[in-house]
Amino acid sequence: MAGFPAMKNDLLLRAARGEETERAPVWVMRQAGRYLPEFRKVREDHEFFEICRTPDLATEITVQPIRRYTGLIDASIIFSDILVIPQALGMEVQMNPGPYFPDPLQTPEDVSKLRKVVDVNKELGYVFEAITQTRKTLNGEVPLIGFCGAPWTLFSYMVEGGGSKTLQKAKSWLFKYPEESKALLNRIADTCVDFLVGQVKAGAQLLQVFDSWAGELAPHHFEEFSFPTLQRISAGVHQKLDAANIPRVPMTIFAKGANYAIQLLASKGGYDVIGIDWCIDPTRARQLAGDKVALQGNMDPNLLYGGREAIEREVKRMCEAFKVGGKTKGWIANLGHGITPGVDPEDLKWFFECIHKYSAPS
Ligand SMILES: Cc1c2[nH]c(c1CCC(=O)O)Cc1[nH]c(c(CCC(=O)O)c1C)Cc1[nH]c(c(CCC(=O)O)c1C)Cc1[nH]c(c(C)c1CCC(=O)O)C2
Repeated sequence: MAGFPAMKNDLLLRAARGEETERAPVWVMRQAGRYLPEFRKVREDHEFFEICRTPDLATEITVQPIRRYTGLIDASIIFSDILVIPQALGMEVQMNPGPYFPDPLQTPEDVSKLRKVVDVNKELGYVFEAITQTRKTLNGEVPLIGFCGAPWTLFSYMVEGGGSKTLQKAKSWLFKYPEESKALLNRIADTCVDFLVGQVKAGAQLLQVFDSWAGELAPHHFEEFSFPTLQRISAGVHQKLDAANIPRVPMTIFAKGANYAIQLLASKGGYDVIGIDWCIDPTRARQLAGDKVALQGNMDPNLLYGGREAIEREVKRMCEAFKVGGKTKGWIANLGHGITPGVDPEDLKWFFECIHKYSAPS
């Protein structure tokens, strides 16, 4: 988009379009987070959502890993949270230390407490400001990723009132009130569309949708309740960008645990990149996904606790497994889920170095 510094590194965008690259671009989910001492320092003085809502702080935290790993990391992701959408819908969300909703949705009648129409510029304009400011601060070093939570995952938090091991309440809704559940899922999806389009207008260069709880659903329930909303999001974003004459950006779907749905997502989801977790072999994921989409992933995040030797060995293996005919093509290297707070930042550096080494043509 006009007005931003020229890109010096577009590996991520080329890989997302399925192209062959000189090596795999690499970034990690939750890369701006508690494993970094510079992040913990900022957190000492500021609440989590305060950081999200303050463009200066969100920008600072977003660029921390880019500064620390200059030349090794190929993408930034805006510092925010998937739970800003429930907030925009009118729900209170606290982080203490995990997500907590003091007043969750207990029955379909409670849906009437939510905002009917969400003006994303009014409710989430702070994210757009943070994106524009970050894009300028990055100065073209790496592309900036925007994101949102998927409707099923957000619905789960809104009904459960926080994290849950069983998702008993959220699933009770699906089975007891299927029509009301679908109506709410669609409402969330419509807000996701406006939110993602706003992020592109603000400067986001790739969009990722996180369906972190997809793996909790039986495949046919994913097809019934989650998948249609994921299609609604990709189609809605494309349609609105086209209508506004704004170039499309690549879109990634990360449906954690839903490796059963790779074929469906690749053939009918409307996304350019499928994120996969570590519970599927990359070769198998390629077979299922075909050659129309790129893949992102998929190292077990706990590998980063395994020491240098294990990291090198496993990265080498992963790089080989993702190659297509001996070439690195249509692959964005990443973990299979977010990095965790206890990782030594130097071990993550080694992970990046190994990706550089082993994903280059041999
Ligand atoms: C499910 C989910 C959430 N948030 C998110 C997801 C989807 C990805 C996933 O499955 O992990 C997405 C998310 N959350 C955060 C980002 C920032 C960008 C990035 O660096 O990836 C992103 C992309 C920051 C965050 N979001 C949160 C933190 C830690 C909070 C802190 O600083 O105290 C960060 C850095 C808090 C958060 N936010 C959420 C939970 C469950 C928690 C608590 C658990 C935890 O602490 O890891 C909801």
